[in-house]
Amino acid sequence: MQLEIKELSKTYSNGVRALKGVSLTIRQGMFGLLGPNGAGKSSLMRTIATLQEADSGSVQLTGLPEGTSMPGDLDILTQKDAVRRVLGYLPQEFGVYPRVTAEAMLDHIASLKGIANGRERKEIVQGLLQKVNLYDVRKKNLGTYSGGMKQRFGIAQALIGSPRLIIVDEPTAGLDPAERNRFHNLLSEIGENTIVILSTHIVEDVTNLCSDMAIICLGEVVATGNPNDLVKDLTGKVWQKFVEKSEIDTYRKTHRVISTQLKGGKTRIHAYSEVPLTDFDAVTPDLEDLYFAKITEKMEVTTV
Ligand SMILES: Nc1ncnc2c1ncn2[C@@H]1O[C@H](COP(=O)(O)OP(=O)(O)OP(=O)(O)O)[C@@H](O)[C@H]1O
Repeated sequence: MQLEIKELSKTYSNGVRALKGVSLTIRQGMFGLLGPNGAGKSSLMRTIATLQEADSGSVQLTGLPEGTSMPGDLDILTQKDAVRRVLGYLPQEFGVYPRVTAEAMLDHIASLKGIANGRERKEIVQGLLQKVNLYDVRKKNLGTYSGGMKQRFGIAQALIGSPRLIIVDEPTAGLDPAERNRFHNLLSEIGENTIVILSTHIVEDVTNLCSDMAIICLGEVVATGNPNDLVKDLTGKVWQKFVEKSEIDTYRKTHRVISTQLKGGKTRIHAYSEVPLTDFDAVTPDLEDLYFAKITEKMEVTTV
């Protein structure tokens, strides 16, 4: 089973070109979609989730196994109802009805998803509440839940009906480290035979969870592949130096500075160069370096 996105484009009515010919192949497992604010992540996620139209391009979900509601291949852009039967979606803005309990809400969503048998529904709902660790608070109104609890509830509703394609859009923004950890563990427990797309601007989420990834910027794919392989390609090309804050602008003029970070009162800069840089130390690159190298490259090309 895989998701094949080809040359997907979208321009909003205000003229913003949110997606410019995006092509990606997404296999089973956890796929990280990284990009800065406004990159086009949500536009892509909403299109795959059948919630908005693209102007051109195609999205196919191929190789759905026997036993699913529609075995074979699905055209996401035209077979919306069939796609919704195999889809679980946790949107970026996940509103909850504040005066409804988690248990009642999940039961309601399960019946909307077509699980008509009351006993079966109860079993599914109880199982999901246990899975996301909300069983003890299942009778509390959703309005009393913390941000992390709401996100775990969001995952529970996305998992109803054993979806084959799960989309989670920036799920950990605003969560404290403990809740983020809990959320990561939950995502990593989702079955191997599912495609999970995790859209985020938090590099660490992808480092911790994803076997495949893409970086998008200004509506275009600027890198895609296995995170370790992509980072390996940067070896020997990232250089570090500690400088005074006042010197940063000067370095930006003479070097391709990809990131700056305050460390113990000094500013650490990382610069990209294919040859060693005088007075800089070599560093072992990580995913954050890759992310910033790709984003800054794209921005420079666009603004020149
Ligand atoms: N409904 C809309 N109408 C007009 N422009 C839109 C609409 N939705 C998004 N945009 C614009 O399209 C571009 C891509 O937005 P999108 O929300 O897809 O990016 P994103 O990567 O999800 O960003 P963020 O991380 O900030 O959510 C942005 O410039 C945004 O302002």
